[in-house]
Amino acid sequence: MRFAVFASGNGSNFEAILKAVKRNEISAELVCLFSDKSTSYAVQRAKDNGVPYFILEKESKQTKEEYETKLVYLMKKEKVDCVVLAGYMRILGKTFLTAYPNRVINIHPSLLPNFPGKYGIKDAFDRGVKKTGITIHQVDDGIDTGPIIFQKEIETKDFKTLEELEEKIHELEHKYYPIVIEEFVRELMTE
Ligand SMILES: Nc1nc2c(c(=O)[nH]1)N[C@@H](CN(C=O)c1ccc(C(=O)N[C@@H](CCC(=O)O)C(=O)O)cc1)CN2
Ligand SMILES: NCC(=O)N[C@@H]1O[C@H](COP(=O)([O-])[O-])[C@@H](O)[C@H]1O
Repeated sequence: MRFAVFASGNGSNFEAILKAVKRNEISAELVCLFSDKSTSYAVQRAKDNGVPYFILEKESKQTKEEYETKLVYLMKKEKVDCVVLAGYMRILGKTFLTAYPNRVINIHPSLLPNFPGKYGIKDAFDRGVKKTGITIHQVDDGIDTGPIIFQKEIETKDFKTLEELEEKIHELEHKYYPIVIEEFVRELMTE
């Protein structure tokens, strides 16, 4: 089983996944990192760790279908079997999801369906909810609407600032995403 990680930003989840692969805690091959942003620090983390990486920046005149056709071609050329989104901030459309049906998972920093979108941690903090957490889900053609695979909740009373809450959320992500990825790839291998 061969998987790719997609990231647009800092890449701390990518690094946590890479460490789990190196410890043989994920029984699949990490083929590459993909980013839609050349400025993504996840790319630097891939370079620092000798992980192949690919970058496709979307051109302004390019349609989503044209962009994703190139992305699918690239992933299939690398023989990628499944995709792990880790802070990937582009909505995947039908072109990509048709090529990878039920083979894409995502991590989101809130207890979906609460606080979907790009700012799950801040939105929960600003609302003053008593509980928040993380969600790992299958990716479908909606936004943060795919079947939930895993959730872990925390009480927000222990975190006085947004920064403290963000740190705790990321700690949970780094702990649990590799575990769920292992379960995901093992299940695919039984298909
Ligand atoms: N088809 C899907 N693609 C993606 C999903 C998903 O659930 N279904 N999850 C996202 C990650 N994500 C939350 O977990 C998320 C990322 C970005 C946005 C967003 O609104 N982004 C853009 C729009 C970009 C675009 O049109 O492609 C924005 O900056 O406005 C919402 C949720 C990954 N992909
Ligand atoms: N809606 C998607 C979303 O908000 N994803 C979130 O982006 C962050 C990426 O951090 P990282 O680049 O350090 O892994 C993570 O907290 C992830 O849950």
